[in-house]
Amino acid sequence: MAVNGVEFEQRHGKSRVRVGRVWREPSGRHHFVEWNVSISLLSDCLPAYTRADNSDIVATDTMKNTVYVKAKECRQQISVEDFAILLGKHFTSFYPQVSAAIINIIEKPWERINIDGQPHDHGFKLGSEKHTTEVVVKKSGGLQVISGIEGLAVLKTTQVSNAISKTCMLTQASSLLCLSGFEGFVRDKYTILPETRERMFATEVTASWKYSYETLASIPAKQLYFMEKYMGVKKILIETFFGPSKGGVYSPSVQSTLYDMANAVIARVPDVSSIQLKMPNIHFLPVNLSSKDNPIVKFEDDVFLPTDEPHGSIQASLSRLHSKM
Ligand SMILES: O=c1[nH]c(=O)c2[nH]c(=O)[nH]c2[nH]1
Repeated sequence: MAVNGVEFEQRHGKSRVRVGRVWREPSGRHHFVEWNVSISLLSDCLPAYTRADNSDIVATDTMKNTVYVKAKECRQQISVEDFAILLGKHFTSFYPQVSAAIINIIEKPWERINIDGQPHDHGFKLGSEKHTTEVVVKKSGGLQVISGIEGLAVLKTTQVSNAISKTCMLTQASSLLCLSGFEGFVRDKYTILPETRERMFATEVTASWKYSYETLASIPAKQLYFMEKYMGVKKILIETFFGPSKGGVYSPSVQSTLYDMANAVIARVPDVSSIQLKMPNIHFLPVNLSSKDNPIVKFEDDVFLPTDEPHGSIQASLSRLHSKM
């Protein structure tokens, strides 16, 4: 909007509101979530900026309190996406001046603990990757739901067996039989990286995918629907990365594996309209140690120097054609 001859945009909200919620079943089984909620409201409160008039401001402290009230009101376990939708619906319907709410939530990976192979009734341990969501709710009932995974660290050692290794050397279609490599890239006067058909493949996947639902009315009513979807997408990403437990799957590059992972989600989850993957190439460097006349450690695809930086950064997104992005 133009204000006094300049373009003006604003939003305000509360970030990092932390809440834990437990649900107790009569059977004695408990469910627990821990969320870190950020709220951003698009609202008609121009006078607060231009005339020091706060009469239309929803206080960010009130937004924080609302998170706890709404968590309390959820009598049944709810997915992080549905909680974000519920908050968005509240802010856009309760306050006339609020036209849209953007809710971001990160769920901490508390996982039920197993004791002697049995799931514990009320014991949890912290896992690794986090479940994230970003939901936009408009006063009109318009909606956008994005789910994601942060910090899914995966690695395959991709050591090929002797038999396969031999075939790799001998046949034209060799790369199909090896497990991870990187060959055929641009070589110029700055290049020293050797071509390889056998290397470590380590990455930390950040994924976010958008659902095709565009209105509040079209959201499936099934309890924990988005939780099931999240578990399903994570399974597809992991299985596509690793391949079968015996033999695995060949990776000719991070790019190619990333594409296969994203494509598998689009192919197998009909209500996902687009997906973005970020997969840093976390390098494990070959270790060779030698003095002038004493080779102490000769690298034979066995001893590596793990590194954090620098790392390759590779990302891509895939969207269904004809879906509204
Ligand atoms: O899978 C890879 N993709 C690259 O783009 C790249 N660049 C590089 O140095 N190593 C790799 N590996």
